[in-house]
Amino acid sequence: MTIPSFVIGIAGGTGAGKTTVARLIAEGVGDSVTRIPLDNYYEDLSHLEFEEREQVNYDHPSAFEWELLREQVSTLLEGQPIEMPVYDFERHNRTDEPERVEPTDVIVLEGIFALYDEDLNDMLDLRLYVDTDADVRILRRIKRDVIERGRDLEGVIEQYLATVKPMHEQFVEPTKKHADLIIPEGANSVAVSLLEEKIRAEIDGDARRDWEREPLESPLVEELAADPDE
Ligand SMILES: Nc1ncnc2c1ncn2[C@@H]1O[C@H](COP(=O)(O)OP(=O)(O)O)[C@@H](O)[C@H]1O
Ligand SMILES: Nc1ccn([C@@H]2O[C@H](COP(=O)(O)O)[C@@H](O)[C@H]2O)c(=O)n1
Repeated sequence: MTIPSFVIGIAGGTGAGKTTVARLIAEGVGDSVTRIPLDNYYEDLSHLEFEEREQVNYDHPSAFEWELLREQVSTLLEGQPIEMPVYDFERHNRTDEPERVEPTDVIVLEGIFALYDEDLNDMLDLRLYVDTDADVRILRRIKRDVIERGRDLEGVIEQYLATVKPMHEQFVEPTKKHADLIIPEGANSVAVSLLEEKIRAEIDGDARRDWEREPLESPLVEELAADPDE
């Protein structure tokens, strides 16, 4: 059983490069890193028709199932596996098949609202905000949504102006104040390699701390542990 020792949150606007940063870190560090995309925790909308699901405001905090996310992150932190929902952007809904996720040393929670919820913020050891200009983000998003998420140009622009931009300004951008570090433009190689270094140090440090926790038997330790008044 692995009890995660380091939990990172990566927030930022749509198209900022959060997923790319998280993916690069996971690839660089290896199997010790588990990625939890917040998108997987969009509410289950199976009760709605496709046309109704298309109209939902996916950039408001209420679009997410926070209770399930909190519960599953806590479960991982206790060293237990979870059945993580998997999101399908083309259907605007979860798939029928959740994915089993085993806890690892490092958990990376990534999404527009990764720094939004107070309880989750308390569970994070390192809070990152990827800060990329809005024009760059929308250009990246158009390309990605058309190629990977089954959208057309008109739809992406309409959604951006109606909900994505105003919700970003109202709810996402203000979470920057919770960040420990701000990463400009996303996947810049200096930031990614510094993060990899930090994560490796945390993993190694934890291994060392485990070793150091072994009971030490020396007169000095016993002396230090003794009640000073005795
Ligand atoms: N530093 C970068 N330079 C150029 N393109 C990038 C960069 N980071 C991400 N992208 C591209 O922009 C799109 C959005 O990036 P992604 O990581 O999915 O952003 P987010 O998760 O913040 O929405 C993707 O197609 C990705 O390949
Ligand atoms: N059915 C959905 C659900 C979400 N979105 C958009 O995804 C964005 C968040 O994901 P990023 O990878 O871009 O951070 C968010 O801005 C939603 O508008 C969607 O288009 N359709």
